Amino acid sequence: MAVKAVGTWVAGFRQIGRSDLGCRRAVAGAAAGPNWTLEVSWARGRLECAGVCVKPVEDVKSVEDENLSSAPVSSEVDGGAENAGADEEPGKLNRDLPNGLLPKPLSLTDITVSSHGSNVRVAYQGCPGAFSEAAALKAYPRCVAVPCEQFEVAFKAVELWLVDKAVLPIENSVGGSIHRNYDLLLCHRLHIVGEVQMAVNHCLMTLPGVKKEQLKRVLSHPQALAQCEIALSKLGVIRENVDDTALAAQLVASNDLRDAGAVASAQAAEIYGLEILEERIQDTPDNITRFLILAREPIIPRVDRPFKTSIVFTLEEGSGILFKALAVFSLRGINLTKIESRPQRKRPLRVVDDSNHGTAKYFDYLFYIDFEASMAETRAQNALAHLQEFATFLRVLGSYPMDTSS
Ligand SMILES: O=C(O)C(=O)C[C@]1(C(=O)O)C=C[C@@H](O)C=C1
Repeated sequence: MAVKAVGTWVAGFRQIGRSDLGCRRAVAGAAAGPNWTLEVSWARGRLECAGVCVKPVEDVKSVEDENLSSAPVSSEVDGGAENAGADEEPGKLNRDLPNGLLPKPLSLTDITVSSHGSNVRVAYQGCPGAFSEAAALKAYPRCVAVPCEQFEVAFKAVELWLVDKAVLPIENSVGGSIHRNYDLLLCHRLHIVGEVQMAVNHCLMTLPGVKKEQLKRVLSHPQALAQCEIALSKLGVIRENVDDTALAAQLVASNDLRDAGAVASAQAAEIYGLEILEERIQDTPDNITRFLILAREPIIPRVDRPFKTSIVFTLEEGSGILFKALAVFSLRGINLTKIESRPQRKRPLRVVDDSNHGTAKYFDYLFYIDFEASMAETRAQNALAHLQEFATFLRVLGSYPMDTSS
């Protein structure tokens, strides 16, 4: 279902349509500056793909739903006044328009972002009830959490000003790194502005009345299935991957699957009307996922609280070069908290001529490092200046406050 709405772009502030599961409002018109059209595709209540297309406003089907009801997006579109203002001269106010379709002036509340994050629109991957939604709400307790089908959509939604931030998982204490997000960090120009660490407690859930013995398969996100390896092996069921844990719960409920269970959050069981057969089925009781908060602009690094900095780099060839790269931090007493290497997709192999042993081909890597220091500290600046002496590429992904809450 494609929704077309007139959006407003004023000095970087944007309001857009909201679906029934979190995005309910479309604001027509522009208070100042030019009018733009916005095309957003929604499916199953989630942002599936997002694109901003610049069109003259007269081409636009205007959508306005002021009552913030939980009406599905389709009725928002169908109920909207088709081609409102299509015959108007650009810039001329049509006084015959019903009040609801007149441009709504921006108010102070529209542009004020409270410390709890009200008014902040935060993209996450998954459906309502996903762990990533809980992480978004942990980061910004009063935000509007915007579900997205894939990680990439969340990145794009921030880049296209459809949302203000994205909260995406980067690593889990059992499953390890979420490589897709490492790769996407490099493909996109977003900045890490924070992190959230959250305990992830998985529940096994089914339609009410279904017993464990009836289960032939269990649906969930692959990371969640991996985190519950021991419990699922005991059950002896087939594991089926779906895009997120909450979607697994939704599929079991909406398709009336009596031979299938879902691994998801207690919140998802409540939303989709499933019964929890077993709680905390993850392999280790303390199952922690670390999420990154991404934004279009970096934050100004500070020194009055613990900060972390994330970088990515590639290195010249030569023996001991990675050792030298890591030494720039230890020489300055900077603690490394994470190192991850990813293959360089476009240049997977490096050919090295060694006169003694002939030609060798090695994999070429990108190194991602998190270290405990703020870019406002001289020791961090010096460490990176030193690293640049033998790095062939270096990018600071963000310098941000450490999550010290968990
Ligand atoms: O499927 C979800 O609920 C998610 O939020 C995704 C996700 C992940 O990608 O790692 C997030 C946290 C948990 O580690 C399990 C799954």
